Amino acid sequence: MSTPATDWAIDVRGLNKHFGSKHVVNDLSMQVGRGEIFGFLGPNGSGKTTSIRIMCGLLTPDSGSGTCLGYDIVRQSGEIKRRVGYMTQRFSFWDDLSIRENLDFVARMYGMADRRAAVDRAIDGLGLGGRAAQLAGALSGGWKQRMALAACMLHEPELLLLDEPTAGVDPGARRDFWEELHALAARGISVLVSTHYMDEAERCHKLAYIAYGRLMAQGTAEDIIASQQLTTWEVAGGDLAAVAERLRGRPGVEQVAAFGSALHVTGRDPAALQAALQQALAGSDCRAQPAATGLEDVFIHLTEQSVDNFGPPA
Ligand SMILES: Nc1ncnc2c1ncn2[C@@H]1O[C@H](COP(=O)(O)OP(=O)(O)OP(=O)(O)O)[C@@H](O)[C@H]1O
Repeated sequence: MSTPATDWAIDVRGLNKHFGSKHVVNDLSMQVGRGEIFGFLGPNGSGKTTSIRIMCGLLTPDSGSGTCLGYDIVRQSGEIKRRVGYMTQRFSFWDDLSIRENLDFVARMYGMADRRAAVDRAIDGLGLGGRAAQLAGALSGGWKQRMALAACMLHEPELLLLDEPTAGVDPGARRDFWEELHALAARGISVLVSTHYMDEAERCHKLAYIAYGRLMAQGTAEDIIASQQLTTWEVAGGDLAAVAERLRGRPGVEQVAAFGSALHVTGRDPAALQAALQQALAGSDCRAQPAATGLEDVFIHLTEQSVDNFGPPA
């Protein structure tokens, strides 16, 4: 059976999920285009994993509806599971088996018809050929992630759901992993990937930022930055710790964050922000200059805005 024709890999509306008194997914609507790499960001415990599990039919929402690859997320979870590759946060393998043996084990678990061909394809597709005989336990974190990705690709899914796939992996291996994701997207495979890394967020075609169960922003990085209408100044030189202390709490100053040897000072009211900077910097050696607002500035801002959304326990 072919996949229903739809432009969306994921199209969900008004999803809600409670665990006890916690409203973990709160009226979530989200669309992921076909062949798109869509980044899912937000603080720990904000509901990303739960949302991913609902979207692929592993968990039933309390309310809301939607489709994944054109199939209904509540009624057609079997169809979805056959077409989606899901890499969980805590994937595990047999350390004493080689990459090939591990992949063969996964293929056997899924009852795949032509296991050998599927394993060969996954190994070649992810450049694991030279290491296929290596024991999984001896692999570095980066190669383990790649093996996990190969395991997700065995049944040639149309959509990958990757839950923090590069957590704890060094920058070089993370970069290689992302090259792989872009190569897969170029072949038309859609990717929803959760991450806490800003450099990875910048590599996504689109992003959603979720905090305490609520979607705070969605779109391209540029859209998200523009939507918050923040003004940012960079303060450098002099006693930054003292200046930061003087800035915090002043009218117009919404956040003060250290970025290397400078401070980023951000707010929504440009005039009030400038006045606050003038007062706080008076008599100090620090200099302030306008700076571009970055994704990280926006995410810090969104997280602070969202705290009020945490409902009181029922
Ligand atoms: N099966 C469950 N039963 C009860 N509470 C749960 C369950 N699964 C998740 N939660 C709670 O729901 C909230 C959201 O968790 P979730 O794992 O979806 O967040 P997350 O954004 O993926 O977090 P992280 O970035 O830390 O992985 C957390 O408070 C978590 O403790």
